Amino acid sequence: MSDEEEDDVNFKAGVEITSGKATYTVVRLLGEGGFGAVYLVKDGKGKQCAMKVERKIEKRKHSKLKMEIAILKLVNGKHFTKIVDRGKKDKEGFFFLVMELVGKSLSDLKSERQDKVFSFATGLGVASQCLEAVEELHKYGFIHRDLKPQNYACGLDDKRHLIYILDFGIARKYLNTKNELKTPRETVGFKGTVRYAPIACHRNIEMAPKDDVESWFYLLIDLILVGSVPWRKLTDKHEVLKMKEECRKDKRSLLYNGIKQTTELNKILDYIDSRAYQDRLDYQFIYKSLSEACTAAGMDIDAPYDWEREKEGTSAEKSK
Ligand SMILES: Nc1ncnc2c1ncn2[C@@H]1O[C@H](COP(=O)(O)OP(=O)(O)OP(=O)(O)O)[C@@H](O)[C@H]1O
Repeated sequence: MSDEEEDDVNFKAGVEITSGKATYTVVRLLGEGGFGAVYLVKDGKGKQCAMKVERKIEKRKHSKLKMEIAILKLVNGKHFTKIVDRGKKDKEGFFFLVMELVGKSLSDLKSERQDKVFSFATGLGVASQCLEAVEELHKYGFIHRDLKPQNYACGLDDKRHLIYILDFGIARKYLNTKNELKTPRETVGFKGTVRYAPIACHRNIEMAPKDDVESWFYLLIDLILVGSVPWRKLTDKHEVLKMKEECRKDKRSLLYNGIKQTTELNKILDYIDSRAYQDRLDYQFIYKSLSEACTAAGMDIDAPYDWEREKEGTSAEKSK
């Protein structure tokens, strides 16, 4: 059994967790991560929320949940879930965070599509919101370091057009208390997910906002390219790095296989690659390029997303 498996917190439906504020009843498991699990819970009034639970382990240096709570307390933007409650259960040995419930992850929404990708306009519109969320995080002096479709979700009901950023477990402060850039460490261990990791992470170089934006670019490609990024089938970190580097040179076209409107995407990638650790980022340039790419393809970046249109289709069917 691995350490992670030993760390599991396993709640069955009906289990009650009481805080100073309320009692939450577990409805079902929503997802499991490396350090814990997320449950659908309801409070005494029947209001549904998400509860993230992390097993308390003395030997663990960094609690992912503590980082998550610190960030959600600090950042109040529309792309961030609101904290409902939080606490710890010393006797049972776990921490919990109760937060606003959101909908399916981008990864789940994508896998429900026939080609397993979003339409061009949805992909770019969603990616634009994903970047807004990261920009907000960067403003508060943090980098995320694990951007991927699993870590973004759409909202529920009237918030189905809104994208939320989730999971700040391996986020890191890149600004010091004087709001200056921290001095980069000489070497940094690999963190995050191989498919979306920026080149700096592969090379064990300290990451900065531009590296989140590089991961975001891979996420964008993953959202719109049938079959995902060209290194999707590689698992070896060195091979993935090599392919990411080659996609900057002679294999660049692999990044856009079948994508019609590539000029603006190319400009965005060139821009990201031109940024260094200490550089400020022009996010507006990226939003504008995404919008222009959609216009050039004869589409509207603000149009309802694929899953919103599907819902409209379903209700129209039902009303027939
Ligand atoms: N507020 C929420 N509302 C609904 N579902 C959520 C919420 N937060 C997380 N989830 C779901 O729970 C799953 C796990 O969430 P998350 O990635 O935050 O957990 P984690 O334990 O940190 O995962 P990992 O260790 O893999 O990064 C995700 O698939 C996500 O869709």
